[in-house]
Amino acid sequence: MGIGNKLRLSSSLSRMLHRRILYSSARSFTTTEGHRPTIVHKRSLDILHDPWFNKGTAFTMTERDRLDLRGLLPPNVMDSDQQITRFMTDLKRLEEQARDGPSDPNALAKWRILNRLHDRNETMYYKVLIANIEEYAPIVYTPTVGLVCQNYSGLFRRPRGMYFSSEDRGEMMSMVYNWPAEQVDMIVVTDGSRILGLGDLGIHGIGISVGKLDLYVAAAGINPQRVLPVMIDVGTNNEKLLKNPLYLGLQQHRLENDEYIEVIDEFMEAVFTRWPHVIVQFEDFQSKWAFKLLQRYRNSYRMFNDDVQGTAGVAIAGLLGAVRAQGRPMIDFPKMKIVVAGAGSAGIGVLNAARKTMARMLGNTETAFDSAQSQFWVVDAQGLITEGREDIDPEAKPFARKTKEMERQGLKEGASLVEVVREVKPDVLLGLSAVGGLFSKEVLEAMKGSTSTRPAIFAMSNPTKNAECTAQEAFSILGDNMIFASGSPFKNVDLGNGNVGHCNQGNNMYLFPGIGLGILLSGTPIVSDGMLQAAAECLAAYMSEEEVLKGIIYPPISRIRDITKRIAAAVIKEAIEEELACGYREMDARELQKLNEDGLMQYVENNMWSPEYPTLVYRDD
Ligand SMILES: NC(=O)C1=CN([C@@H]2O[C@H](COP(=O)(O)OP(=O)(O)OC[C@H]3O[C@@H](n4cnc5c(N)ncnc54)[C@H](O)[C@@H]3O)[C@@H](O)[C@H]2O)C=CC1
Ligand SMILES: CC(=O)C(=O)O
Ligand SMILES: [Mg+2]
Repeated sequence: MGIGNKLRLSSSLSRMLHRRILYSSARSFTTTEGHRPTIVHKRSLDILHDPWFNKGTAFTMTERDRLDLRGLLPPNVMDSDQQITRFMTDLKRLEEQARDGPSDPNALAKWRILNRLHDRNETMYYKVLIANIEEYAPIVYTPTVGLVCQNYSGLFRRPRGMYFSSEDRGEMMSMVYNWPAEQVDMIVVTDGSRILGLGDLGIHGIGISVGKLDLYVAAAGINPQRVLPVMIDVGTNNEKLLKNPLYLGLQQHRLENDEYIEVIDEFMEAVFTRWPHVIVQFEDFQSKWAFKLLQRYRNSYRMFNDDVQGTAGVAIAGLLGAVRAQGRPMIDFPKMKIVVAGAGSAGIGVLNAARKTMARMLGNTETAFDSAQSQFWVVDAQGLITEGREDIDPEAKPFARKTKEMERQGLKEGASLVEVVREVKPDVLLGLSAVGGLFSKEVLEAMKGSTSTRPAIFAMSNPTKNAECTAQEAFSILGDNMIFASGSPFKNVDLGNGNVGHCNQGNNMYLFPGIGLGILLSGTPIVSDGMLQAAAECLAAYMSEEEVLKGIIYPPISRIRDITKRIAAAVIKEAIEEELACGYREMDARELQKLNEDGLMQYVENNMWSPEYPTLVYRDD
């Protein structure tokens, strides 16, 4: 049978043969005819996913433009020798122990296996993830995702998501069309400047966008075909990366000031032009930009900052849980004395939200606001923040303690954390400092002086090695009459007296999927404080009296899909009350308003994607 007959027999076989002919002839051309090009009938992701034609990071810029690849690869073009060095470095690394990483020595190997499944079969990947979320959230998310980002130049195989770099200025509006999906619901974007507590990881920070979106799919049922991880590469100030010839990103220092803002503005305009209903979650931007960008965009785009706003809600829910765990009503929250270590995007986000919550409970007057303010003592890298501090960060200024008042308390500007804990005797010690071990033995001993009947330790920094203390350290010093929460998971602690110290995971993963889903399904054009508050209250109310009295202030991760559904419903309800709900698809604003609580829950559930194989039919149009 001739080739012609075969082509008529099967079109897919025909394409395969055609490709094989091109491939083999391309091989002989390179040996006999120098640089004659290979003709390909593919573009964009199709070419990157084709092992015969894919060159990965070796596609030149002109090829990237010709083949609609711009934005689908990290910006640093590499030659094949560099690619092989990168590959071999990674291969050799397998022989090393993952020091300082997650407690599971096989975590990175598990991540690779899951990642390969993700590349091969998304439905199966999410089925595995959802069914085993407790076991694999620590692999696709914190703590392992931190290790993944740190090792990304070796782990990078098939690109996932989009890369916009400062070299793409003026091009982004057209580049967004290189992404194959007609509809995108959720973007998680980072500039890599503060990845978890690991600092500036440059372009390798894309791992965090991928990990957060995995949770959007697994927890919130966002369709995986409609999520888009994004990395905005404006350079890096990480000297190691700047010197590393295998680094995948732009090897230049970070853009600053207007130049930086222009890049982010252009990105926002581009994605909202192509996908006007998309939601953009800002993730792991260094504080100085986190706040500025939030203020810049929050009233004109559907966006929120997870580290500032998501973390705040999770902390509030946990703090209210800590009040209830003392057998007190939530309304006693404004009496809590709280020491916060860390005044960055996360710490300040929590402080603002906690102050607002207290003020509301006290009647929402100006006096209530002032009185709420005096419940916090904030310690950063320079110690206790007081009004005596020179060059005080404007975000931290409202929480600076009055010098005279502090003198009366035996404290002064810059006092150490242990001094503050000793003098204040707080109910809660909350860490968002990114400093592993900051809650030293001395600090935890000082917490023994807490005037609370049940003190609480929130060691919220990520990943595990950056936690302010371990669960074991906290329980061994403070005993079992204590509430413990951490950003990355710890195992419950056997206290040796028949009791178990319960470890809660205080992580914004409990909130952002529900916030995103609620925004999507309500159709609100902006994300209001009221919606975030509703999400936090919903999480706080999720725990039963019996659970909180046992010290369980956050639900197990295995219930995350159920929690997320409720949070989404709470967000939609608030959007309706604020007259911001515009509806989603066939559910218009008026129909939404008719739904009661059960109807809302049903609506949310009906719109959550589940990993089931659809029946596929081929059409050539
Ligand atoms: N559990 C969760 O859901 C979340 C946890 N985080 C974690 O919070 C940490 C901080 O994040 P950002 O606020 O964005 O970082 P950031 O870098 O903006 O802020 C860190 C803050 O800690 C302070 N600090 C540094 N050394 C200190 C010391 N020795 N004592 C007291 N304070 C000290 C710094 O002065 C700064 O105010 C990271 O580890 C991150 O992973 C962030 C968001 C959510
Ligand atoms: C959990 C998270 O968003 C962070 O550590 O930055
Ligand atoms: Mg974050």
